[in-house]
Amino acid sequence: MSELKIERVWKEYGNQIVLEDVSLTVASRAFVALVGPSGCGKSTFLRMLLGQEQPTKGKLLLDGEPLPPEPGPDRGVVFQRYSVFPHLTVLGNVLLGREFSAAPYRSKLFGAARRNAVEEAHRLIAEVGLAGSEGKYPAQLSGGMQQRLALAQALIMKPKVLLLDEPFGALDPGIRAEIHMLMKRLWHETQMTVVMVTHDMREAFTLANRVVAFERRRNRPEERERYGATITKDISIWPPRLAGQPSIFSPDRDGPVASLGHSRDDLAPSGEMQ
Ligand SMILES: Nc1ncnc2c1ncn2[C@@H]1O[C@H](COP(=O)(O)OP(=O)(O)OP(=O)(O)O)[C@@H](O)[C@H]1O
Repeated sequence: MSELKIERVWKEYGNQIVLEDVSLTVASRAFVALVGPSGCGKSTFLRMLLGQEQPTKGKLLLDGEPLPPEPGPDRGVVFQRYSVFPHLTVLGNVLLGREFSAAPYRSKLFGAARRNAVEEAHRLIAEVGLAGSEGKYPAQLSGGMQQRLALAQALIMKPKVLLLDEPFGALDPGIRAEIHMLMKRLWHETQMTVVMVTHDMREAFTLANRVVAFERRRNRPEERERYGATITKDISIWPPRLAGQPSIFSPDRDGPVASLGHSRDDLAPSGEMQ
């Protein structure tokens, strides 16, 4: 289970009201895209879900419990850039979360625990299409590969909730389409709930099963500080998309999703799947 409940949340910075009375329930295993004009508070909302920011008023609940006030392993995050550590290899980046959670001070795993973690990291690296690049550093990878690495780094902690802040915004269209397919497959195959901020409506409607728009209802310059943005649209994709159940009505635009156990080759944009 990984249901998020946002209850009457407000966020203010000094005199500026950024978000105003936001309520939203995100079902377990949903994929919600957050859209809205620049500066309306989408990233602020995501940072509150991550635990980097606290609401000024209101409650954030994960499976009925208040979200811990700091980032933790139950919430993974991928940003547009700089999610991975430049001085660690691909393998080192993916192992890092496991090492930190097992040994917060020394960040080192030993014996069987290390072997298991390394095995899991190799599996995930292959899953995101980076097999063979384990020893490379992020600077030696393309933008798309770095974002694949960031996904693997987040997924090794098996987060209940994956938070994505414009994760594919800096990628070329071809690479983006390819990573969209990966993202869809990961959503179908894992148990996580996904919340993604994007500027790209097409991306929102390609990936999500629900698109939520934030907007300021009152946006005259003199009103900007006194009124925040709130949810103005909430659209469920039709035909319904459910995690673990590729659409039976019509294939999604990016093509149907490969089932568990398919190899990286199945993700190639030109590949015919299922
Ligand atoms: N730490 C902060 N301190 C003060 N103001 C902040 C802080 N973080 C965000 N803001 C303000 O909150 C507002 C919303 O910013 P936010 O980055 O959440 O918007 P956004 O919708 O994600 O924008 P974009 O789509 O351009 O990324 C902006 O006016 C921003 O200046």
